[in-house]
Amino acid sequence: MEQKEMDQVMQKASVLIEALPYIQKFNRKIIVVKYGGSAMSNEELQRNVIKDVTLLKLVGFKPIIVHGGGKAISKWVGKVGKEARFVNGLRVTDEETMEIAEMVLGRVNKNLVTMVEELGVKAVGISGKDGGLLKVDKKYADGQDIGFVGDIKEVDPKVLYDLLEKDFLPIVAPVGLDDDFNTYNINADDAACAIAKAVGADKLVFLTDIEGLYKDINDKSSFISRLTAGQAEELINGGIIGGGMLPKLNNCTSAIRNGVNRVHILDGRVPHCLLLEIFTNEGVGTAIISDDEEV
Ligand SMILES: Nc1ncnc2c1ncn2[C@@H]1O[C@H](COP(=O)(O)OP(=O)(O)O)[C@@H](O)[C@H]1O
Ligand SMILES: CC(=O)N[C@@H](CCC(=O)OP(=O)(O)O)C(=O)O
Repeated sequence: MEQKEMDQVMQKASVLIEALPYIQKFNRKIIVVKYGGSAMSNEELQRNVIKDVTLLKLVGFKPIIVHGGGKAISKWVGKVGKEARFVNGLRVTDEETMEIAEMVLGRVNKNLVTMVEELGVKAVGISGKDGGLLKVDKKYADGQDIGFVGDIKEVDPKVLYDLLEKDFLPIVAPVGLDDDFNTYNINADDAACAIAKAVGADKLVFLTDIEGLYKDINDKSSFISRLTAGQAEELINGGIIGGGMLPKLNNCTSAIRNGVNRVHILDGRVPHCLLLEIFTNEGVGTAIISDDEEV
């Protein structure tokens, strides 16, 4: 074998060896992956993400995917001549919008299931309605009525435990029911966080369309690779964080305060960012850690 080929083989072997302690550490551990609509822009991107999650499953982790689809919902809302409206990052959801959102999320869900199945792993796509997974109350945004938007009040994780026990990969769409069995639209970050807390996930990973958290989004040098839940709260209270990052960061701190060991915000557009974060020493993106850990 030539030296160049030998080096390549050694490089491949060292990647696998570096992964070994992480494979051991997370064996049988639950990892909730929130896959945001912003990082679903094309099929190749989706296939890469699905490959990573499937690999996690095959090496012994227990991943659960909670997906969004905000961009696709807005596209279809536009097609019926409506304008998509948001208050504090939450979609104003009238009856017709709810109908569209449930249909679109159902399609996104089954597309992801198909991609996992194509890789030879058994996936089951559900929404928060199935098995009573997500029970909601109506949510208001700053006192405003925003329609059928759900505030998760209860999670019954039994259906997820049953699926994991039978070795299925659960894929969850963010739709739930209230006490009167009305259908509600749930922000997918909220759904992922509530599920991660309820199943005692070891990790919660948000795959989005930005490298991670910036102190100042207009200043690339202000990237934050690691911060405690307390520091995240300071940033939130300081009014620096905007857009869809606000509910995400609120959910990150809530997850850490409620028993999830690590929360990561990663750029889902970067191929295999999930594997890099979990299996390499460097890590990528932003990690939110508990207050008693060192930054
Ligand atoms: N301080 C910040 N750091 C990083 N992103 C931010 C910040 N403030 C606002 N954002 C915005 O948050 C967006 C991610 O949230 P969102 O669009 O809801 O993604 P997803 O669909 O993945 O949930 C980023 O694209 C970015 O424009
Ligand atoms: C209430 C609310 O805002 N629901 C979201 C649900 C989908 C979602 O959260 O998708 P992303 O993760 O891609 O943003 C919506 O209708 O857009």
